Amino acid sequence: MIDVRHVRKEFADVEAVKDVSLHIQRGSIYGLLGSNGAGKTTLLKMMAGIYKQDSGEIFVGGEPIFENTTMKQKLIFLPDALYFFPQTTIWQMAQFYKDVYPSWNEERFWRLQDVFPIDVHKKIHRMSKGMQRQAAFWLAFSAMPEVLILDEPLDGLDAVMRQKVKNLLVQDVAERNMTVVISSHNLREVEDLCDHIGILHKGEIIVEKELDDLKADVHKIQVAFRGGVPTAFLTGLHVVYQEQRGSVLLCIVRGQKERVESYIHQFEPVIFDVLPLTLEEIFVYEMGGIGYAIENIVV
Ligand SMILES: Nc1ncnc2c1ncn2[C@@H]1O[C@H](COP(=O)(O)OP(=O)(O)OP(=O)(O)O)[C@@H](O)[C@H]1O
Repeated sequence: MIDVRHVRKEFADVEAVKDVSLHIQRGSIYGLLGSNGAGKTTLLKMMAGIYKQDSGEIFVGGEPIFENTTMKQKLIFLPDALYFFPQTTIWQMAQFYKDVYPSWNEERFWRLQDVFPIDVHKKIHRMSKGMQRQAAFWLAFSAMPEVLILDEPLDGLDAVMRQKVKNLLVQDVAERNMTVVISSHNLREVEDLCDHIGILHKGEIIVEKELDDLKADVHKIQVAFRGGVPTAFLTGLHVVYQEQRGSVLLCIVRGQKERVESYIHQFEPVIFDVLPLTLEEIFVYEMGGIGYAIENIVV
């Protein structure tokens, strides 16, 4: 759905995005992670057709996005600093959205009143930061976009509202194959939502992974043997981290789960458990060499 090919963007004194390429499939939720100043907002604004790249190409739905009015009617970008017309209410903004987005769904707009408990006739600029963000989501979900690009979308929302918004996102992806791109500093915040993760560091994508592949391939194991760890034990495993805790050996290993398990059983351990890994652990252990970048997004 979104194809970014060798894209660069430079501002006066900084190369914000350097030769970035990525592909985001229709119906997926893509998490764009990175520390402050990594280039996330710049990249998202190019994907949304707001900034023009200096070089490279960006296609959304197979078409170049910049100045493409037809495609932009199917795409919504929610920036980190929200903008509404001065003095407007949610209802007035809804009239504007209705004109701009052909897929606007009036019935859904009124139904979503149950999710967002805000008076539609209240002036948006008088609302709290979190309520303004709710208003932005309310309008975006009612416009039924094919592509939703979100820059730090959950900032300012309370825990209950975060969950409601996440549920609506997942529902739209499942039911109408909406494509979502979410930028965040925080891996934990988006780990239950995204199916793909890209990590941007100093303008470059340093890691891009499908989460199911990642989770299927890394395991945390706990083993103990009568008489200590056999000498040959570790040689047949791809160990990325190990720690001895008394008589128990804790290891993070890579490889197919069944193969790892059958290998370990040969050594007849007295204790053997495969423990769940958080996404944070997977990134930190898997990407050891680039840990400096990962640390900032798993805080
Ligand atoms: N309009 C602009 N003019 C000049 N420099 C800019 C502009 N926008 C971004 N930059 C610079 O480009 C780099 C990337 O900024 P960007 O806002 O894309 O990062 P980010 O990953 O979104 O950061 P954050 O997480 O802090 O929001 C930074 O060095 C920033 O100072």
